[in-house]
Amino acid sequence: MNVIEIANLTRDYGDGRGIFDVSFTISEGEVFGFLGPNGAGKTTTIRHLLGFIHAKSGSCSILGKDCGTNSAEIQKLLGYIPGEIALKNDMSGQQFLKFMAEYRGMKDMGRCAELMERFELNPKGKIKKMSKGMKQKIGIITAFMHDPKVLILDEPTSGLDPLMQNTFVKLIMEEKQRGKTILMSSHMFEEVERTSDRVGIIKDGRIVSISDVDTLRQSKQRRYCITFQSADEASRFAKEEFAVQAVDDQMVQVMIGNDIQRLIAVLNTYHVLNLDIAQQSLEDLFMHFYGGDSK
Ligand SMILES: Nc1ncnc2c1ncn2[C@@H]1O[C@H](COP(=O)(O)OP(=O)(O)OP(=O)(O)O)[C@@H](O)[C@H]1O
Repeated sequence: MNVIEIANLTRDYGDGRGIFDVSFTISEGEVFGFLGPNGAGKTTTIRHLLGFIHAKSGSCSILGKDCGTNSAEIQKLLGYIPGEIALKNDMSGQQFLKFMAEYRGMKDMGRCAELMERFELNPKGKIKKMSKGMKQKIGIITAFMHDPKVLILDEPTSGLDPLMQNTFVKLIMEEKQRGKTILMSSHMFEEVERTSDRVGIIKDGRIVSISDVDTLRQSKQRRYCITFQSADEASRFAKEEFAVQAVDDQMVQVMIGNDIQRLIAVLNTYHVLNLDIAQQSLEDLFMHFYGGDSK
């Protein structure tokens, strides 16, 4: 069953900005990673799902409810972390969490207390005096504390330190085990690779790729990073018929699929100082669409 459905969603802000013909679905229990550089259209897509902006053309729905006409109901039902968390600054963290619990009609604060402990949040001080990371933790706890079936997370780990990022990844993995449906936008490849079942890449407002993360992991493509004795050798090798990704002084990166034998034969005619091999990663896929070097 599809929990989230986006069909031909378009919002044209002019000058090529906005989102155009965005379509994808997320099925029950699936974690969908949403990647794209700054300004690609992730937040605009997500804001449609929350009903903050209405589709000019196309449609989106969550659990069969149209996001435009059922926004209040959907917002109560979901767990949502906005890209820029705006909290009530004059409240303490504790007051804010209580306020959100009352808004949702929550009786049991057990999950909230458990999450505060996990994320090592002391919610006592005023929100306006909290660091970015502390505010982000409040955003995370607010999104998860009512145990929602569907979570929409816009750059959820922004501002968190690496330990807390890891705590967050573990939480997502647990929620996935518990059958939650999650859409998560991120700039962190590793976090998306560890948690997501599928990944959608958006570029200039259009979806350019939707990939299955397991298939990507099993891909036979490997990135070979070869260091030659001299820059001359590196540039000579770069002219051989391989899928060269980058040349940097003595180092050449190539993507190799089934032609390892040919690579070995060719390398035999060069003086190689070092050879590193990495599996094709989400970052490679992303860079393929954005035209840059991943390393
Ligand atoms: N209200 C608005 N009015 C005009 N243009 C807008 C508006 N909101 C977003 N845009 C433009 O739409 C494009 C997509 O923006 P969006 O915030 O969705 O990107 P994003 O992928 O979330 O980026 P980031 O990673 O920086 O958060 C950008 O060019 C942005 O300037």
